[in-house]
Order: sequence, then C-alpha cells, then structure tokens
Amino acid sequence: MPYRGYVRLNIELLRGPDSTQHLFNMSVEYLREADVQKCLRWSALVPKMESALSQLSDKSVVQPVKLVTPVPGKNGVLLTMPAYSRKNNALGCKIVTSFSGNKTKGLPSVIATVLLLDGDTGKPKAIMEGNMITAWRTAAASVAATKHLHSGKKETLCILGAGEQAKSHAQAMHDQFKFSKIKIWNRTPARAIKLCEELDLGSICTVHSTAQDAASGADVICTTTGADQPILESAWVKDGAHINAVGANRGHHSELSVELHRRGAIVVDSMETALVEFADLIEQGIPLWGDVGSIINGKRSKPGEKVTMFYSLGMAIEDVLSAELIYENRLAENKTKYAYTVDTP
Ligand SMILES: NC(=O)C1=CN([C@@H]2O[C@H](COP(=O)(O)OP(=O)(O)OC[C@H]3O[C@@H](n4cnc5c(N)ncnc54)[C@H](O)[C@@H]3O)[C@@H](O)[C@H]2O)C=CC1
Ligand SMILES: O=C(O)C1=NCCCC1
Repeated sequence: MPYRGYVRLNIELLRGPDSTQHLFNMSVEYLREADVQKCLRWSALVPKMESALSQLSDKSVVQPVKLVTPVPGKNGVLLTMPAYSRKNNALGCKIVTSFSGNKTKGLPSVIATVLLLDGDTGKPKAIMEGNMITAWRTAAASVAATKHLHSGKKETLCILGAGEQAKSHAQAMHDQFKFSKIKIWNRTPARAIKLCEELDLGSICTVHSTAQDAASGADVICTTTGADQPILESAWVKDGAHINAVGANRGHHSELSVELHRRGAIVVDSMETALVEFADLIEQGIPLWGDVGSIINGKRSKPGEKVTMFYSLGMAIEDVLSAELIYENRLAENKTKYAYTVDTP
C-alpha cells in the first residue's frame, strides 16, 4: 500500500537558548509579500470580505476600534488592529503604519504586518508581510460593497489616486465587473500614466488631467488618495453612481465634499468605528445610513438614494480572514508540493 504524507515547512523564529527552548516551543511561518500574493485570488477574497462585513454587522466578531498611536513630528501614525471571528475561529492582529513622507524615501506610505494566531490556544501560526493583504482586502471589500449597493450599470469606472489602493481597486473592479472604461486621475499625472501602463488594459484605461473630467459620467468612483481636503465634488457625480471612499488621511476621512455627503446614503463597514471616526460628520448633522453587512446578510434592503457611498474605514477582521485564507491556501499548496509516495512492502 503506498503511504501518502506531507512535509510542512516552518521557519523557526522564536527559538530560545537551548536550555529554555521548551518555553519557546513554537514554530511560526514567515510569509513575504511574494508568498502572500501567490495565495490571493479575487474570486476567493471577495466572498471572504462579504463574510467579514456580514459578521461585523451581526456582531459575531470581537473587534475593538483600532488603536491609533500618532508619531508626532514625523507625519506618521501607528494603528494596532486586533480581531477574532467566532464563526471562523480566526484570531489575529495587524500592525500598520502610515507615514506620508515615505514615498520620498522609496518606501510605501502604508506598511503592514499581520500576525495570525491559533484561535484555540493563542499560539502564533504565521507572520505575514501585510501590504498585499491591505491592498487586496480593501479592494475586495469595495467590490463586495459595490455588488450589494449598486445595481446599476458598471461600464465606466473612475479611480482618483494612483498609489497602491488605486492599483488594487482598478484590478479588483475590472476583474469582478469587467468595466469597459477605467478613467484615472492623480495629483501627479506621471503616476497615473505609470499606473495605466502597469494595469496593461490597453485603451480601456485613460488618464485625465482633472478629477472632474475623470469622475464625470462614471458609474462607480473609487477615491484612494491621501488627500486631507475634498477631491470629489457633488456636481461631478451623476445620479445613480456609487462611490467607494477609501482614503484616510491620518484617520480623517475627507476626500468627499460636504455637499456630496449630504446628497447620498453613507454606508460604512462598521457602525461602531464610524461613530468614533465620523464624529465630526455626525456633529454637522450628516446621517450615516448603516453598515453594508446588514444588506449582505439580508436584514435590510439597500438604500433608495440616487448616490450611494461606501466608506471603507478598514477592518481588522478583513485582515484576519484574509490571513487565514492565505494560511489555508499555503498549507494546501505545501501538501500538494511535498506529498510523497512511499512504497511499503
Ligand atoms: N480604508 C482602508 O481600509 C485603507 C485606507 N488606506 C488609505 O488609502 C489612501 C491611499 O493609500 P495607498 O494607496 O496605500 O497610498 P499611496 O501612498 O500608495 O498612494 C497615495 C495616493 O494619494 C495621492 N495623494 C496624496 N496626497 C494627496 C492630496 N493631498 N491630494 C490628492 N492626492 C493625494 C498620491 O498622489 C497617491 O496617488 C491613504 O489615505 C491610506 O491611508 C490605506 C489602506 C487601507
Ligand atoms: O485599515 C487599514 O489597514 C488602514 N486604514 C487606514 C489607514 C491606513 C491603513
């Protein structure tokens, strides 16, 4: 009878001196961005994000509002984002920094690390470089929101910004909805041109010199900038359009004009987080419609307003469920790769 087995590769990171090794009897897999990316597929990630948003809405997730540690004088912020899903028994924490001056140093402005833990014991399972996770899970959540909030045409997509989120949003939206036009605007046009080239979608993708030009006529608009002042005005947005507002300048969500906020339905990923992060909007009397998870899980119908806005505040549970998916895919991949057959007499 052939015997089939598999070998799991581990990098032992937490190894103590020999005498105390039993105290550190843990092996943790360290995944670099390239390993992470290999395990990511939009078709698998979008349903995971639908599940994350639905679990947030029905409160089956334990997720404290993210802890924000400003780094004074450096234009930076450190966010600590833990979460636990009862449904998936998935536990973890993302540590992410956002330093707006990093681009001049050749570094990404957002740098993330995700720690995935065993839901039964708290033992670390994997440490993952988290920039791909952040880019992909945010875009997948926007796809999920677009699917549930926008039943209209999905022909013209507008992307404001040309950084990491702009790229993942253009890729995810095109992969899932097959837009026939993608209009990009960025403060620095050269970066928009570069993004267009990287997307490699031929004449579908066009670069625009003003945000107004890029946004006008668009069915879906994704704002993905570090802007701390509005970059999208109500008059540029047609009736029936859907907006995914992703940019967060040091926790302050300010890419959309006040008039736009007043015109449409504001739908969020988490009401608990929104009540903290949107205190200023609420003070101005701008109402929040509720969370997208309540539509995904069938408890509410989508808002009737002509313009819908999904505010992506960034959820730790999205990171944890993505990391769990990557970990499972990785195990399955290793199982196949290292499966061997031993002939027994
Ligand atoms: N909602 C969420 O879950 C997440 C939100 N973010 C936020 O999304 C935004 C983009 O993140 P990344 O793509 O990783 O950053 P990035 O640094 O790669 O790209 C930033 C983009 O914003 C543009 N930009 C910066 N300042 C601007 C201004 N004042 N006016 C107009 N455009 C400006 C830049 O030209 C660039 O295109 C950031 O605000 C970040 O904090 C990032 C990760 C997750
Ligand atoms: O959820 C995240 O991850 C982030 N949210 C806002 C700022 C950068 C990272």
